[in-house]
Amino acid sequence: MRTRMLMAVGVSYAVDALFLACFWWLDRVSLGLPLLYAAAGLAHIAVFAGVFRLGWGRQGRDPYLTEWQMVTAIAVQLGAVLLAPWIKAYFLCIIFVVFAFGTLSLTIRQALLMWLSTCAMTAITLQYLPSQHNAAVTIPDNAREAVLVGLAYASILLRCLLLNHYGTVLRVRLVQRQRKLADEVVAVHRLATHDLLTGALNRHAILPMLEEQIHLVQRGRQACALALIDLDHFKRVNDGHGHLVGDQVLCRVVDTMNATLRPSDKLARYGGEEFLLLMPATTLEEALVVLERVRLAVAHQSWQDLVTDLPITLSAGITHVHARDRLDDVLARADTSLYQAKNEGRNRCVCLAAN
Ligand SMILES: Nc1nc2c(ncn2[C@@H]2O[C@H](COP(=O)(O)OP(=O)(O)OP(=O)(O)O)[C@@H](O)[C@H]2O)c(=O)[nH]1
Repeated sequence: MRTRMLMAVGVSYAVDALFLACFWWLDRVSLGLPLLYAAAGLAHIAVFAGVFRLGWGRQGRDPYLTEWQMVTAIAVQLGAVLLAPWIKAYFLCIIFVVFAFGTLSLTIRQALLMWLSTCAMTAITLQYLPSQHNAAVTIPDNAREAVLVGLAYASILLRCLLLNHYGTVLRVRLVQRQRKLADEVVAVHRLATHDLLTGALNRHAILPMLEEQIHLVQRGRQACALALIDLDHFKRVNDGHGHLVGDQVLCRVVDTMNATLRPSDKLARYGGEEFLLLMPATTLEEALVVLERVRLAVAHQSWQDLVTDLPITLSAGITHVHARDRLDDVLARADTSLYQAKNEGRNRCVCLAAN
């Protein structure tokens, strides 16, 4: 960003040097002026490139001129006014360009300070000109007109500054709105894909993931296993301790399961107290090991602060994705094995391979 800004400054100096060269061609200025102007431009770029490289100044922030760059550029223009007062309007106009570019990143206080100092520097510079050149824009007939022209110049500069400041305020507001919007998009996306109570993924989020895994298995890329997990006799928790405790149990179950899973495993709340665990790159045998670990972690979790009289356990039906499977086939198989786990006495994992 800074490099591009310095290049823009360089181009601006080059354009002005070219115009001055035309003035030289018309015999209005000596050859020294365009050369000196170009040298000033080169020095500006070299010095500020060095300053930014050393990490001084507002590096990494907006790509606008820094205060010191503005002061330097304005000083160069006022120097040129002194050297070629008969075309001073040209250099004074360039100050507007410097303002337009520089004040975008200044606070209103800094900008007003810059305006005041520029007006003062301009007034002082004009004082040093031969009398027929010492007005800002036109040759005045008398001192009152000189003051009037000076004030007019200052007011144009001020309006330019305020306009820029307004642009800056709008830009900052726009950036803030964009950030807020981006945060809201993230929040809405989370709401759409996660279960509000437990923070696990929801059914709408997990099913497309499962579809994707089925495609990968069909292309022979990797294995994939999944499990339907259901809390045992959860109704008793609700009936005995109320829904609030039931909710807390659900949250802790999810935290406990997540703590034992790999980041690549995806856990979703599939229904009330039913969860779907997707395990990419996992075979049926490996999935059984994972689910046993999950089951034991939940069973051995400390529940004393929530439920003292009931064990909190889970049953899991595990299966793997087969190349011939459609979504419903895998889910039906996981459901069948979960049903079997429940029938065999709960607090267990049952595997069911595809035929
Ligand atoms: N606290 C709470 N309970 C829920 C939530 N969603 C579902 N439930 C309860 O989960 C219980 C599920 O009961 P059942 O389907 O009979 O199953 P179960 O009691 O776990 O028995 P098995 O699954 O056969 O072991 C019901 O009491 C539901 O009200 C929830 O978000 N919060």
